Amino acid sequence: METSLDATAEQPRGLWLPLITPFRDGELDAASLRRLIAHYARAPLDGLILGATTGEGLTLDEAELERLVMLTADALAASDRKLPVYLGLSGSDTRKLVKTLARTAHWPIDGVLIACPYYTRPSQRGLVLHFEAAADATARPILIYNIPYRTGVNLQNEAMLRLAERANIVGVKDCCADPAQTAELLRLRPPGFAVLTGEDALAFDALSRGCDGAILASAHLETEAFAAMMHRLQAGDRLGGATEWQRLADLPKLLFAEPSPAPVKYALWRRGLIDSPEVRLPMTPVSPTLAAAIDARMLPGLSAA
Ligand SMILES: O=C(O)C1=N[C@H](C(=O)O)C[C@H](O)C1
Repeated sequence: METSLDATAEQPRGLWLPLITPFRDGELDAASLRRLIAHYARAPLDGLILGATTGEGLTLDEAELERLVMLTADALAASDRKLPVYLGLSGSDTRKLVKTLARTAHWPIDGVLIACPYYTRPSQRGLVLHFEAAADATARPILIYNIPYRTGVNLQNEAMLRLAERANIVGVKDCCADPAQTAELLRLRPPGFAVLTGEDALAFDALSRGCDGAILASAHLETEAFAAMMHRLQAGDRLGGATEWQRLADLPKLLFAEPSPAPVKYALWRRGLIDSPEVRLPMTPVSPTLAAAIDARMLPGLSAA
């Protein structure tokens, strides 16, 4: 088992971007990916996640995932920005996940984001054994992704805290949708176990309550403002954070009005950052109504013309 090539990301914190995967005519679009990386390498981000929900990871085969990782590593090297990169590697078959972790051990990534196994609704014990098997199969940092409304199962705090004892399980992307569960986890977690919110619409509340950071598809747009909001809250300036949030709060509503990442991709395409808003089935492009609403939010002059 190989260790990470750049171990700067032991405990992920701050604002992380779950990068979209650009497609053109059904293929991974390398030119758009390079443009995106060059753009976000200049942004106030603390890390990138490839192939997560927003990155349509479930639609990428292993060759595409590898190409995505390699192109990103090259583009980051060209930009001279050291930004930790995690890769979404989820699945509902523990054995397959373990094999994938072994096969990808030499890829230039700093950690992996692993969602709870979906659809099969295992017990808490099954979930613990699944993540323990993953932790045994890699030396890389693992960020657990707890999102019951997508996977059908909630990793409860008792199980989470047990997993937090493992040296390379470094935190959770928390989308449990239960403020009491998150508050209890923040209170009971061991030092060094990071809690990052992945709920765009609730980012202000989660960061106000003490989350260590956020992983937000919405931060593809207005990245500076999302970072400013987080930095103000982390500095104890709640009013300043609230002022930033007031300018941002409508964005997650717009970008999640239809299944993500079609709205984000549409917005990035309109901004000229990617060459096509293409998504892969079963995702579908945004409706004309939502497209017009996004234009009105992003390009007010243009849409009024
Ligand atoms: O890409 C992700 O992973 C994200 N997941 C959340 C989701 O699944 O809805 C939202 C977050 O903005 C990014």
